[in-house]
Amino acid sequence: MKPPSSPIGIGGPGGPGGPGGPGGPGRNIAPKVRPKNTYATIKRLWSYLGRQRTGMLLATLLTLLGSVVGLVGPYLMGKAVDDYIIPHDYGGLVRLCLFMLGFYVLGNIVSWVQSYVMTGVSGRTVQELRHDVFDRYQALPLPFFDSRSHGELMSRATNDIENVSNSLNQSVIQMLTSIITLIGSLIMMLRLNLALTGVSMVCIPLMWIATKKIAELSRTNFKGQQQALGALNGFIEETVSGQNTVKAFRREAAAVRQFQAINRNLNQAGIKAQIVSGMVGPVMNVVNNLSFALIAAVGGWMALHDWTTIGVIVSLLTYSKQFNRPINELANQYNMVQSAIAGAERVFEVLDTDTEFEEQRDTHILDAVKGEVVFSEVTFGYNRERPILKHVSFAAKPGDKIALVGPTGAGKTTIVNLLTRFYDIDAGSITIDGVDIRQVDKNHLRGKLGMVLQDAYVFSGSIRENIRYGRLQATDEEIEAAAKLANADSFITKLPQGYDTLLTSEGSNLSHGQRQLLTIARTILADPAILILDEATSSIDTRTEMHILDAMRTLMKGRTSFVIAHRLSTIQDADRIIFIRDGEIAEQGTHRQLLEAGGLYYELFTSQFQRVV
Ligand SMILES: Nc1ncnc2c1ncn2[C@@H]1O[C@H](COP(=O)(O)OP(=O)(O)OP(=O)(O)O)[C@@H](O)[C@H]1O
Repeated sequence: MKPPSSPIGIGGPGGPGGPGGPGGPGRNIAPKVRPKNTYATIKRLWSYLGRQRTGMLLATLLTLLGSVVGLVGPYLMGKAVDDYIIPHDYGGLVRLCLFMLGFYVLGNIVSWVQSYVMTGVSGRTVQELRHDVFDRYQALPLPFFDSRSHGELMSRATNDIENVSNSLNQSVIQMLTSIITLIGSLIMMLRLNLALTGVSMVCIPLMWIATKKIAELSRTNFKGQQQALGALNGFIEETVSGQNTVKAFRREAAAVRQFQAINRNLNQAGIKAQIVSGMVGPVMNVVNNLSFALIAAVGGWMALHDWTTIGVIVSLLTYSKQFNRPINELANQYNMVQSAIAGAERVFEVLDTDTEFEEQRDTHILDAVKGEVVFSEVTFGYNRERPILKHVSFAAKPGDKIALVGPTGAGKTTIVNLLTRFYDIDAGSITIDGVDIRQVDKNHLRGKLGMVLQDAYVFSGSIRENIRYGRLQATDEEIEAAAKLANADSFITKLPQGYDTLLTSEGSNLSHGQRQLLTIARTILADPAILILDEATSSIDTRTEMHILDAMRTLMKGRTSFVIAHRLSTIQDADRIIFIRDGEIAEQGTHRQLLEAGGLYYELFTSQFQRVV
């Protein structure tokens, strides 16, 4: 059986995953990707921001105030020239300067408060977004995880959201400020001098075209950068979790080489994105200076003809800078927003994928489960074109022990994957107590099933918490009773902190056998009606193995059990042994019947028996 791809709340620790890897078939759940639509993405992001109405309103008001303060400055400057400098009124000039100073201080205080408010708004927004993504990860079916690297999924929940956060934090208010300043400056300029305002507008089409072109290019590059980052995270995650294998096969150097290539890729993608987005500033500067020079030249010529005053030119030059700066900033912000949109698109892609629990038809609830399980004519393939199970039929009476045997890759794990509805069948039916499981709510169904997997998964937390995972309401006494039944109590009580011993998520401070005993205790606590057991094949010492087998026997008492058996010595008492080969039932019967038949089971049994002898 394969290790679980991700923990899913069933009696046992998680569900069996399987191979797949990037580009895997991901059959039932091709992510429903909406067509890329920037407007729709912004609207959706905006709807998240909209949940923080009070904060947004306050930030907007403060922005308005800050921008107005900024707009008055240049007007006062022109006044200083015309009313005080040219007429040599130094007393008036000092008073005006002090007034201007107060005004600028006020402006800065307002902008500080505004950024404080906005940080809170964007922080809470991103927190909600992160929550939604994690929530969705819990609800997505296994095929979704089959086709993506875990690092890449982590990247979406962290880096991409971080990107959105940064942009929200800086861009939203900045853009608002820019728009207000833009409109305000234009009004002030028009009031001061119509002709000179016209001159300052000459360069705007140039700015518009340059901004648009650069933004388009940088958006593609930002997306490339985020994809490269996802790939890098995926590789790190894989290499760190597979360190044993990397070391055992002395692949450290190869891993480093491969990492270098991915790292280089990310670096190049990052440089490309930065170079393109960095072009905005210099291009805008050139255009800005051009417009500045034009106003100075035309304004100077007009002043010589007494058509305007020096003060008006000073004000207009400052306003034109103020007018161009927001255009410039809007261009920069637009770039940032592109990066946020690229991140948001990747996040929304996850949020738009159908979960396991969206279908309305599977609402049936199983009452007290007796445990009659019937597979009839079940056909299934992870990829529809390549069926793995073909017309599989068998029945288990309540309390039966069913052993699934057969060569590796035959489809044993797939059978239990279908029973748990990690995947849904293509044809035929599976019933529990006569009810088709496709009509049963998945969560409810999994609550009736318990799994003990070969790859016993433990979470970071205490031993007690790990056992309680089987039933969250269980008392400490119930936990200890379950541990006793699972033969785990004796090793737990020998640990210095006993049940409070902290485990790491990989459970590396426990032996494999001990971890397995813990998961058995967890499943005993969950008290499922139907059991799925994957027998350990790894070399657990004989004493621990005896403990495990004994605990499993306790667990199976009175429950319908499916045992994926690797060593035939442990399943001779099974009510039925099903031999799977190439996704079909090759033989089924009791141990005695199959030995008498002298077929595949007989061959496998004698070969194992001879090896033992
Ligand atoms: N998630 C998956 N996506 C695509 N193919 C898969 C997936 N899981 C299993 N398979 C394929 O399905 C086939 C049956 O696999 P399965 O895990 O059921 O075999 P098994 O009998 O349990 O083998 P083993 O004894 O080695 O655990 C194999 O060919 C395998 O490659």
